[in-house]
Amino acid sequence: MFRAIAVRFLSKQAVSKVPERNYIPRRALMYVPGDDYKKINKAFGLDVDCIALDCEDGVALNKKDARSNIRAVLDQGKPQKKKNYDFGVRVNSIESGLCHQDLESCLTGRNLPDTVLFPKVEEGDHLKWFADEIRHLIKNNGKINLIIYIETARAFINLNEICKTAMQLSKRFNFIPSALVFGSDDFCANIGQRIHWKFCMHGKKLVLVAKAYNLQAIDMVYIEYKDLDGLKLQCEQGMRMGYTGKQVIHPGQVPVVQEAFLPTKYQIEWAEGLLKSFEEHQKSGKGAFSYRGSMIDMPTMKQAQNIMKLANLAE
Ligand SMILES: CC(=O)SCCNC(=O)CCNC(=O)[C@H](O)C(C)(C)COP(=O)(O)OP(=O)(O)OC[C@H]1O[C@@H](n2cnc3c(N)ncnc32)[C@H](O)[C@@H]1OP(=O)(O)O
Ligand SMILES: O=CC(=O)O
Ligand SMILES: [Mg+2]
Repeated sequence: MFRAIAVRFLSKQAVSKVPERNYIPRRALMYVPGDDYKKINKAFGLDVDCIALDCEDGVALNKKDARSNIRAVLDQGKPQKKKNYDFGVRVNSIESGLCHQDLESCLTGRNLPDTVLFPKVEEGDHLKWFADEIRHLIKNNGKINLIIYIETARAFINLNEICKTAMQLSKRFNFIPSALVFGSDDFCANIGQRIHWKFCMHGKKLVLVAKAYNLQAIDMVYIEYKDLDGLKLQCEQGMRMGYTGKQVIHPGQVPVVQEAFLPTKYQIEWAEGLLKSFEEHQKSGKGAFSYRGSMIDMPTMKQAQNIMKLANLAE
């Protein structure tokens, strides 16, 4: 009897799941230097899933008062656009010594950003520091999404611990872990490399861990911003790895990335047909069947559902 209760208790523990979260599309995550009003206004006119006003590397060291501009923009209220979008602020890293001032400026005004983008996270303790900061700064039960940057060798070594800590802290503090970003430029600097975009092993690891925690995975910046063919190719490679979006730095990159992270017309037509066929076969009692020459069963049906979910979300 006691054993049966213990087994039931343990199995309940074992099946405790990572929470499902509201999916906020972030196909293109667009950086806008926070000290540049002209670029900020331009960004609000673009059809882009996510705008990130930057305090960090897009801003010169002698312009770090960008945080005051950003506060002024936040105080005016999130500019409305035809389609909703994610409005974020990328603060400086803890190591820079500027992060506290950035958070204080951006999280204590009339309006919160939707999301804080937190660079150069290297260990779970960085998130504990962050949680403690926002506990003091955010009032009135406000909540923000958190995007975590993985961009150093140490961060890759500690990746699981970072995500686990984020999940645990988010139960008690006012943030929702939303995504991991692969900061490949900083990663190159950290490991003493020149820019090179074939970091498949690291990129894949990031996707794998992100998915294990129901987080989005956002791919590297393509700094050759005039080369749109190269950008498209890199988007396709990232998407095939499981990335859900990509960082962008220039308005010209936005349509390419927004489009690339959508299912194609062919994929949608395939998925719609498959789902219909799956339902019919389920009714007639067949778990596995043939569809356009392939064996289909539950996992393929789930893949088709993923395609349709993405297609519907981005409409
Ligand atoms: C590794 C990382 O951390 S990446 C993130 C940090 N880096 C950044 O944020 C860089 C952001 N991007 C930029 O600063 C610029 O795009 C640059 C420096 C790459 C090129 O700048 P420019 O030579 O001015 O680009 P260009 O002249 O082609 O710009 C065309 C228009 O787009 C605007 N624009 C360019 N970049 C951006 C941007 N990121 N956001 C909004 N508008 C922009 C320009 O202001 C210009 O507007 P206009 O036509 O109304 O005059
Ligand atoms: O922050 C982004 C990067 O590539 O570094
Ligand atoms: Mg970086």
